Amino acid sequence: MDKIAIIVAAGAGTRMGSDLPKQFLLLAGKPIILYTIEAFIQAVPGIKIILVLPQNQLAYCKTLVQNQAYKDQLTFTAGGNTRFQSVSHGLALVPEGSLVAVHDGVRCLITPDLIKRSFAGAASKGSAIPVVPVSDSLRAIIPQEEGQTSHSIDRENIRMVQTPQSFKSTLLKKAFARPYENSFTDEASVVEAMGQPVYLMEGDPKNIKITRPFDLIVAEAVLQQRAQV
Ligand SMILES: Nc1ccn([C@@H]2O[C@H](COP(=O)(O)OP(=O)(O)OP(=O)(O)O)[C@@H](O)[C@H]2O)c(=O)n1
Ligand SMILES: C[C@](O)(CO)[C@H](O)COP(=O)(O)O
Repeated sequence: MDKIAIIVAAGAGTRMGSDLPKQFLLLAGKPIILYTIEAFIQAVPGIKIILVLPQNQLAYCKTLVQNQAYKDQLTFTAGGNTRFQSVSHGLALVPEGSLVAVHDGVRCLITPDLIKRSFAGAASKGSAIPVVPVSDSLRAIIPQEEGQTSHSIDRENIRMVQTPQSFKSTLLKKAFARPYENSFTDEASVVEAMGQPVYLMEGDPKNIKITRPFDLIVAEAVLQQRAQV
């Protein structure tokens, strides 16, 4: 089965608060989105990548990759107002009968190893969703008429969900034919909404999503550590 990646990078980056969308900010001198693209290029020789970008950044992103040897492996399309819409736009370009990995453009510390395991999981199980355990204690908040109460939650059975989330394309296309619901935070939630269970696999604690300025500091430190190995 052909392997295709949809890298969604059409968000506004509100929580980062930078003028330039966070997917284009520099990490150790290189735009975040290039780290993400290059991990997929390294993981799967010849992979086709669909890059979903803000309409007004398409031209800029093309200039970032114009001198890269892999530029012909990239297809560009504009995103939508929600992550669900952005994935839908990418999925429209995915051929039937392929394996598709959907990845956040801002999870730039993704490793080729995780990408390969993700495609392998989807090939054998139909889906592969990387998860990691929770380190902190957890509490559920119960709103009251006045104020709130809370109670602790057993973290043993809780996992944090990452990307890439990989699927057989027939399954993911069928799931994304559904109308949008607010509970759709990722591909797994969309697939589950049509009654199809998803297969979990081990993620990578370093595969963080660059969301706020602090995450840039962490990512720089991880890159420095990798450069020393
Ligand atoms: N309409 C959207 C929203 C998000 N994304 C992408 O989905 C990934 C995860 O989203 P998030 O980190 O929340 O990015 P933003 O939506 O950009 O951030 P914020 O919520 O702070 O505005 C990012 O790579 C982002 O670019 C997208 O392609 N299209
Ligand atoms: C897809 C995701 O990265 C999985 O953890 C996450 O749900 C994206 O959430 P966001 O609110 O769009 O950042």
